[in-house]
Amino acid sequence: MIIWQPGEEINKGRFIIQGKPLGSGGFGITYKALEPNTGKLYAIKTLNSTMQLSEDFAEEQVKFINEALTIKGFDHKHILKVHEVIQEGQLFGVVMEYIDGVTLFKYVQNQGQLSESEALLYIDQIGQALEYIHNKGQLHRDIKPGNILLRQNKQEAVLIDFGLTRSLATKSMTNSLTEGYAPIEQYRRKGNFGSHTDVYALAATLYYLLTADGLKQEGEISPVPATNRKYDDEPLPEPKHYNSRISQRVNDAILQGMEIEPEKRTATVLKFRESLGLVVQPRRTPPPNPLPASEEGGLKSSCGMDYKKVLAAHQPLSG
Ligand SMILES: Nc1ncnc2c1ncn2[C@@H]1O[C@H](COP(=O)(O)OP(=O)(O)OP(=O)(O)O)[C@@H](O)[C@H]1O
Repeated sequence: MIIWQPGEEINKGRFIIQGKPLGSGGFGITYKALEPNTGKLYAIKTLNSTMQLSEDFAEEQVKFINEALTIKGFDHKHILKVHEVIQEGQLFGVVMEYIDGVTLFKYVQNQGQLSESEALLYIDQIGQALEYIHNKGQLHRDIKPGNILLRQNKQEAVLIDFGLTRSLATKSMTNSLTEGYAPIEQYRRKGNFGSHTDVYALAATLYYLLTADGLKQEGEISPVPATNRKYDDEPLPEPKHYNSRISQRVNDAILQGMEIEPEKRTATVLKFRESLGLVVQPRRTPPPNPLPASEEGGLKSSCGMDYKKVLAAHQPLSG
């Protein structure tokens, strides 16, 4: 099992691990690293210790690298930049832009409910990032305040963590999800997935930014999970219930974006942004075509390996 320690040199001394990990979650662990040659800071993500010990390690690492390949082709101001993939023993690390800032989740925990104008600014930015992703034929599927970083001292939101990103063409999805933000189709084995899937999570994120935890009782999840609404008849309190300063327009747009059934929900992120009053002129030019695969930024290996071929033979790492 490989857990990098503060001061440890990675990739033949190219990077030096800085302090404790930035964070870890269900499958990944993210480190802060310095590139001494340039003085630049990076974030490097690998699979975490649980995943390294799992029988599915090789398979999971392939998925992890594929996720990196997908994001590597993205170029958007509000999407985290992925630079390259490095290998250290049997472990692969994704080298990403380091962002000095806090997640929107932590920000709201510290500040409480945001003003409507501040919340809409971030939702507009992340909405534009999502439109870009959808135009590339992908769904993010894990939009939530904890996956959005705010750059320090700048009102600039950046979407991180693409662990659940899938092609729009994929009909059946794994059921990893975040309660409160995942729409009903993500609980179903073969759900009706589309842009509306990310609309639900974006609307739920706005709900959270404007209501914070609202009147949440201990043990409850805010916003009310889609399954509780659908099967336990637990209603979603309208945002205004928790925050009377929310305008009727924004209140209604959130509820429309969080409609349980996909068919009734706001269909696209552009329509959601319009319903919030964020798009003044309807767009007349068609969205740009996705680049053919061959033109997308392919991942370059610093040691000349073919990432698509590697890994299959890898066994779980032993501790
Ligand atoms: N590029 C980055 N720059 C700065 N901090 C980051 C960066 N990426 C992640 N972080 C920090 O690390 C924390 C954990 O992020 P990470 O994506 O590793 O895990 P997660 O989303 O909690 O879990 P998982 O991806 O395993 O489901 C984030 O909440 C954020 O605070």
